[in-house]
Amino acid sequence: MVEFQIPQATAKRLSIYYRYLQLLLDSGKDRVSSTELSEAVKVDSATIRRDFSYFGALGKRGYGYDVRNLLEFFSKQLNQDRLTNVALIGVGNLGHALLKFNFHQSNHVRISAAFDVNQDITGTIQNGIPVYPMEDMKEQLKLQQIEIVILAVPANVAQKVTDEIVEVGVRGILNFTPLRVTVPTDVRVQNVDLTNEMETLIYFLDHFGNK
Ligand SMILES: NC(=O)c1ccc[n+]([C@@H]2O[C@H](COP(=O)([O-])OP(=O)(O)OC[C@H]3O[C@@H](n4cnc5c(N)ncnc54)[C@H](O)[C@@H]3O)[C@@H](O)[C@H]2O)c1
Repeated sequence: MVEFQIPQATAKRLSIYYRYLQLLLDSGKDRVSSTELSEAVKVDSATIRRDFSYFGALGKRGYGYDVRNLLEFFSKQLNQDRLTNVALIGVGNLGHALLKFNFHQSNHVRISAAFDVNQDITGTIQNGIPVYPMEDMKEQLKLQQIEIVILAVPANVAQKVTDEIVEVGVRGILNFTPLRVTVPTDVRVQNVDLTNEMETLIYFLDHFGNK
């Protein structure tokens, strides 16, 4: 495993590379050039080469990259050799969509428990996933050894819920709420903000056409 820290943008691209390489392997291809990879994943080849260089020289000039080797390597980087159970907190509009989605493109991540305060939904099973009341949250997270939580609660309770999950040892939060939650330094928060993404898209279209 690589012990140094790679840039966040590179880390984000790893799973894009991984998914495409998996497709190549499934279709029987055993080698790929950075140009081919670049066209398929829409990342320029210089960036791909730079990304790969963080992990040492993985390709050979004139040969390209060995798909199986790359996959094996990225699989380790992405911890694809084990299943990561995550929990969802907040089973409202967004939460339901996330339960339905449940990372179906990945065999290595799945939502195994969901939590809510709404008694209409607690005690039910949604898309195969049990929805527990918040009173059971700490016990279930510990029992299921869940270290990653998806936060889809209203913004006004996001910090309170965050404090509670951090207390039971959650180390990663995928935060869909608009609140930038405060966490201890050893907890990582990844914010997902569709409004921001859309505004960025509009900004680029307005200012640069499409470039
Ligand atoms: N990041 C994005 O792109 C994006 C997109 C849509 C919504 N959101 C945000 O996601 C969050 C959820 O949105 P929604 O439309 O699903 O809202 P919603 O009101 O439909 O769902 C919220 C759910 O959280 C539950 N809840 C309330 N207080 C709770 C608590 N203390 N503990 C546990 N559960 C609790 C509610 O019972 C409800 O089921 C909001 O913060 C919203 O702003 C983000």
